[in-house]
Amino acid sequence: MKVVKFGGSSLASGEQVEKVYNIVVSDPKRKVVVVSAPGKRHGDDIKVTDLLISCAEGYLKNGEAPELVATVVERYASIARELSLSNEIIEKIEADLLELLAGDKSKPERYLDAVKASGEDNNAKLVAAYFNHQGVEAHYVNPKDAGLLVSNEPGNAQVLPESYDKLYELRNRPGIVIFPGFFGYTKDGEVLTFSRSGSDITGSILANGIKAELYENFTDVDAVYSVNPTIVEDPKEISELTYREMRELSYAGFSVFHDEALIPAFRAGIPVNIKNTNNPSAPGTRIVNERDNNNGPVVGIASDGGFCSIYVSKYLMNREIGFGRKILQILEDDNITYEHIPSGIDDVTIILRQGQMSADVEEKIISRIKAELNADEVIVEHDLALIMVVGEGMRHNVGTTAKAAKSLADAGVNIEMINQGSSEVSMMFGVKEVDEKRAVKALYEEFFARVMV
Ligand SMILES: Nc1ncnc2c1ncn2[C@@H]1O[C@H](COP(=O)(O)OP(=O)(O)O)[C@@H](O)[C@H]1O
Ligand SMILES: N[C@@H](CC(=O)OP(=O)(O)O)C(=O)O
Repeated sequence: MKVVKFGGSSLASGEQVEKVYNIVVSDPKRKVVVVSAPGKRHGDDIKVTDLLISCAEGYLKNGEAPELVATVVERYASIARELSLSNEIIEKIEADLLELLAGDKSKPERYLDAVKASGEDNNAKLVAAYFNHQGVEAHYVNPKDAGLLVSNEPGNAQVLPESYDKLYELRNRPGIVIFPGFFGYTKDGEVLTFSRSGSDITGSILANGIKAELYENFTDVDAVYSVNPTIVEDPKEISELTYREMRELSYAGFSVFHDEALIPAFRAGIPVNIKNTNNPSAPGTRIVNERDNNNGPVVGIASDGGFCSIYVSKYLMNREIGFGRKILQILEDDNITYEHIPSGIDDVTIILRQGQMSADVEEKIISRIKAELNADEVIVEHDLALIMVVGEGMRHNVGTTAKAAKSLADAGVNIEMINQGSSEVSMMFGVKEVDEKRAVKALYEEFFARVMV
């Protein structure tokens, strides 16, 4: 049995839903189909999830958002028209959405999650209706009914391990299971979503739950490329990646697959195949436990902006017991997570996502580090980008760091910091955000373009 997930771009229009149908029925092993909400039909379109967020915000602020509601309903209606489905299902979607929007707003974060989740929920109902219309037995299955339980973290929920045994029973459902991605239910029965792009996570959870032989993730590109295709034109496709490589790359900016989506599949040893809905015969990228390391040390280069660093120096820091713990406690007190901590004898740098720290919080943290740790110097640097060079082969190759550093120097990019992951599968370079694209292009040129000629 296989679990197949289709992203928002694969379900953005009636034409796309038809492709999804053809892909699913072409392989009888495709038992569980996870769907996202309708995504972008073209570059400047708006995803249904984003429209729903605006709807919820409108209701929270003004008690209504009639134009936005109409736009959401029209997205489903246009798909239904293209597929010659009756208007009954659209009337039901509209009535349910209006009821949801009029619901309890006393906990805005939870209200927002319930509204966001309706994007996938209604799309799963619509897709199931189309399969039935085509004469194929398919059933919409609600995550509560299937036993998909999540932690109590609005907008950032995680699956509860006890879900898996119950999810196994999905194997015995009749026909094809059409399952909405992106959300689950708390033990109290509330709808909460995963983080954005979280339908990938649902697919992986279900693959683990039903012990699928394969988790196919259909999107709008032929493969995972060795670098973001919006930065480098026509980059090299990756045919095979390890779970670890993909997780590092996803977390560092390869938005094609959610970084948290690898864990459930990895734990059950289920391979993941990323494929293109618009070109399903292309082999795509396989994510597996082990691969042959015969393609050079580096498999991919990812990047992401929006980071800052807190540099702390203090003479004889190395002798002070508990220094690191105390700094991290100060961050923890403000609920701040960090990404990396490169350190030296007398100094340490903490790299974090700058969006988590308002100007007030930043000021408070700096003065606490100065006062409570008696630091000689505390400097915060903003607008950094992190570039992650990833490859299992780096462990066995000498000189990869030197090559990377030289290519950045040749491109005139100043390296703010370097951190080699302790797993030796990744190497991180911190650069100024303005240099991000130039740096990625230089590294791509060094590790891919040159070896290909
Ligand atoms: N390294 C990469 N390889 C492939 N696609 C990438 C990469 N980095 C970023 N992307 C982007 O990810 C997009 C697919 O992800 P997403 O928009 O979330 O799709 P979906 O709608 O299927 O969930 C691609 O269109 C591409 O622009
Ligand atoms: N629709 C949700 C969840 C999701 O996974 O979407 P997509 O498959 O289009 O990335 C979002 O936009 O976050």
